[in-house]
Amino acid sequence: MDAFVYNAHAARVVFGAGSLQHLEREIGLLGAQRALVLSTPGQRKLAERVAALLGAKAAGIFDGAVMHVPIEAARQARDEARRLEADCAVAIGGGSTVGLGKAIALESGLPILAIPTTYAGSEMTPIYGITEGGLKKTGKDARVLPRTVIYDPDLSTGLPVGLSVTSAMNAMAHAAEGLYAQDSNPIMSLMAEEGLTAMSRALPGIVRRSGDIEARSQALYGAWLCGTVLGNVGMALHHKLCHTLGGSFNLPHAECHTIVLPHAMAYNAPAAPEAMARIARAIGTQDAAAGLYDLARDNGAPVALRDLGMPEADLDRAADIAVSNPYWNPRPIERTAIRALLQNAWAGVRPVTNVSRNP
Ligand SMILES: NC(=O)C1=CN([C@@H]2O[C@H](COP(=O)(O)OP(=O)(O)OC[C@H]3O[C@@H](n4cnc5c(N)ncnc54)[C@H](OP(=O)(O)O)[C@@H]3O)[C@@H](O)[C@H]2O)C=CC1
Ligand SMILES: O=C(O)/C=C\C(=O)CC(=O)O
Repeated sequence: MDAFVYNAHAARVVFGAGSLQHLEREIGLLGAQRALVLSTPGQRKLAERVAALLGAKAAGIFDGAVMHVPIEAARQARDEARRLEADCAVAIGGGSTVGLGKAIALESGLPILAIPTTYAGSEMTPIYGITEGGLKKTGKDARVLPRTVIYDPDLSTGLPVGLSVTSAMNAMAHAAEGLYAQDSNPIMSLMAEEGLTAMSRALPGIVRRSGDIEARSQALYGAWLCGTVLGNVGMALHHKLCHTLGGSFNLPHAECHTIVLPHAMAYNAPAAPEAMARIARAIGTQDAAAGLYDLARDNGAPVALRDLGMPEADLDRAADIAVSNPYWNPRPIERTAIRALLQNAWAGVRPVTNVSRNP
């Protein structure tokens, strides 16, 4: 076994259908008296439900969370937290809302209690992202890691099926890249495999019936594991490509992850055969790249960047950006091969590698 460093991030997890009922207890355990509840405008009703559960411990609601945390939204939320003398932020929603909580915590150190309703996994990471002047900057800071996470599958039954599938693929991307991370360790690899399995099993159930609580529970469990992997080990080419497509071409986050993941795996397969075998085993397929593509397609997700409205003419510029300041990657980053990868992802070609055969 190779030597490794394992650095556990402490977060309290309360998991299970109906676990939102424990919110008041959990706020009490954080020692908070005045919680600012955060949401997007679309999830305002959920935020009101949370505030009602908190009663006198709800200082107010800020429903201005926006994808990729624009600095203006972060400033407004920070001002509101100060004005209301909040001593805690409760973020209910997806990665955008948790990200807003992180922007507050980064400045003030306020503890975050996160109640995720998508599978993006931000609640399990010390990673923050803030967008200013059209550029998204990310960083790591222990202050932004939520102290408590309530995973209540009842709250994700309203997540539209299409978004559920792409959000799950976003989570699976964290686990897949975690399996070949430079700083991987056996514990994170176990979590990654288990997260991939949970997600691949959950998706058909959610697609069959959005309100299937067992499938929703499996998916949230998968999101927890995959998010933990993201928070603990480094990401590589796939995340760089998605940050390029989202940041510079304004393509939607989870859909980008869904479309690019099989192609990034095909690119890295020759350099990371063991990781590919583990991915293939976890999702019950013979070939990691093709299996991830099939999982997305068979559950109704988009598989071509052109279907997101990306012009083919932008592929050259995307390749240029993706190869500049690359993240560490198991296979060297070659511009010609990255351009070909993007072409395949744009057209929606099904990748087959034949190097990740599941033994
Ligand atoms: N820092 C980190 O570690 C990570 C950060 N991220 C960041 O998080 C963002 C992506 O997260 P993601 O969760 O995909 O995006 P959002 O939080 O924007 O949510 C995606 C979509 O899901 C909808 N939604 C969320 N909850 C519900 C619900 N209960 N019922 C119905 N619809 C719901 C939202 O609708 P509505 O808009 O109406 O709320 C929105 O349309 C990106 O900015 C990404 O960079 C992602 C992963 C990790
Ligand atoms: O961009 C961020 O906010 C930080 C990380 C991620 O978004 C991870 C991802 O690409 O899903």
